[in-house]
Amino acid sequence: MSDRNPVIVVVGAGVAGLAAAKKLKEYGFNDVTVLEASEKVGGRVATATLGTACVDTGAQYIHGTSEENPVYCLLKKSGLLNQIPEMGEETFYSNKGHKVDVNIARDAYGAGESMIRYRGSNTGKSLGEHYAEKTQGVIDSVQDDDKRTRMQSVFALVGKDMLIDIGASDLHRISLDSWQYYINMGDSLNIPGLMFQLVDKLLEDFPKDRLLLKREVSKIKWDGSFSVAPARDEPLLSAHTESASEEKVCQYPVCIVCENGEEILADHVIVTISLGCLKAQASSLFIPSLPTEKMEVIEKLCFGNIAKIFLEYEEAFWESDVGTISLIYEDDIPASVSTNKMQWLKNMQYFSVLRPKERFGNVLIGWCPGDIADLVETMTDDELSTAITNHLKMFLGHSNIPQPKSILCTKWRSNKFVKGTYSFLPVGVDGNVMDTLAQPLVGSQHPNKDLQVLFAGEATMKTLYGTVQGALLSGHREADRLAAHYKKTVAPTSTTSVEKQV
Ligand SMILES: Cc1cc2nc3c(=O)[nH]c(=O)nc-3n(C[C@H](O)[C@H](O)[C@H](O)COP(=O)(O)OP(=O)(O)OC[C@H]3O[C@@H](n4cnc5c(N)ncnc54)[C@H](O)[C@@H]3O)c2cc1C
Repeated sequence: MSDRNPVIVVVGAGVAGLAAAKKLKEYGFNDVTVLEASEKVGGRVATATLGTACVDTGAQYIHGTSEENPVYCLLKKSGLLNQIPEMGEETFYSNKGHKVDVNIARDAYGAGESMIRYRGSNTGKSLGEHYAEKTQGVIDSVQDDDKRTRMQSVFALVGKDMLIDIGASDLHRISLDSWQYYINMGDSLNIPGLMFQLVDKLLEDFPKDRLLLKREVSKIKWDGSFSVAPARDEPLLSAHTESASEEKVCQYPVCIVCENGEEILADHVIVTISLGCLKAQASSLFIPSLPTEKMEVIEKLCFGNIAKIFLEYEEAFWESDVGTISLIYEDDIPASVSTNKMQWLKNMQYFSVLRPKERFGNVLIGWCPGDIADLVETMTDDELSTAITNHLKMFLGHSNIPQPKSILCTKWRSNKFVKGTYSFLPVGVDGNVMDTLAQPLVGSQHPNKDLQVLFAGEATMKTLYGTVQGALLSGHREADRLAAHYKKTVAPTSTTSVEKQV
């Protein structure tokens, strides 16, 4: 270990990258630079303007309203959660064009949820297989034909909603083991329009000149010996200075090359790019290549997609107390919950109302999972608008539902710097592989061998993948790892009890 200040570069200014950078500063590391490919910070915590409102195109639920959840704590502490609007009432409609009794639907929905939210371990089995068996047991015990049909169709709806939670296209492709290591941090809280405040909080006190936007990293050369003149106040360094005198030359084991040609030398780089980007780029991004076992994990893990389609109306056609509109197909069965691109609208079964109206206007969000999300990303606003309007007319049973005045469909799969929404475990893959993804790389050449390349991001957290808090805690984990390496003893302010477990 050299005695100069370590130079640390963080790749990606999503929640993981910003949390790592903030915590490194708290530990007293003063040479930390964040490189972000896009022109905005936040990554998958993102907003867009719809009408006069600012809506969340990425995360909008806090998954866990307990003190264990650092995202909840941070937002609560800053007073942002004091005025969360009521969720509103659930409503259910059938494809026969009538409203379904909410108590009956809710009871069946609750029963379905308790069967699908399995938290044991069984790597060989799929969630679909498990859910089909469990629901069949319940359905078989029901004598009344109508009741049986109703239960089946609601159980199928639960399965489809689960596909949105996971971002997948087929329950039979998802590992039943998915939540074996998961930390349950409590109920979810919908915080429309507020999640981006987390990004602002993470950026507080971080020097603006150390956050470089539009810096797409194209190569990470590690296990090398790259040199540059040491005296500098500038955040970033340029290329090699072979002519510099011997005693002034510092050697760095890592060289990060940006698409614009800039080269940045570092002792450590924390890579936080999404699993989707790793899948597309890992084989060319790292020189030397990543170890085979890490490449295998990147290949094995799945990176799903969801689409959020924001529909803004002149007037609401739903009652003012409505929070969600769920659409039930009476012929649906839970045994084969999967999507079918040819019938993509069949997977537009869940709409939520953006509340409160005073803040967002009359806006519905239509949600769809997996390959249907991939498909709708390619459709025009007019195509979506017409198809969804006809769909809603059929279920709600009234022909005067208007076309939305504006529409906004998220495009996470086509986003070059994300390539999907979140990770999930396919059948046969154990969550422990995420630990392999999180393993730092150790070099062999340079005296600073250890921790040359570190990895953070939601996909590296078997206990919380797919969540904002997972991303945040993965960033903290890597900052802690470097702090331990340099024997930094100052206790950071942001440690929570869960961090000690991850
Ligand atoms: C539609 C949607 C809804 C979601 N809903 C929820 C929710 O309600 N609750 C919840 O807890 N979680 C939710 N999530 C998941 C949550 O948003 C993510 O788990 C989390 O934000 C991931 O953060 P990250 O830092 O790991 O990755 P990212 O946010 O992907 O950050 C990685 C950053 O790296 C940058 N980057 C990529 N390539 C390069 C490169 N070559 N060079 C430099 N920079 C690069 C990217 O631009 C990005 O800013 C949702 C996600 C999506 C997309």
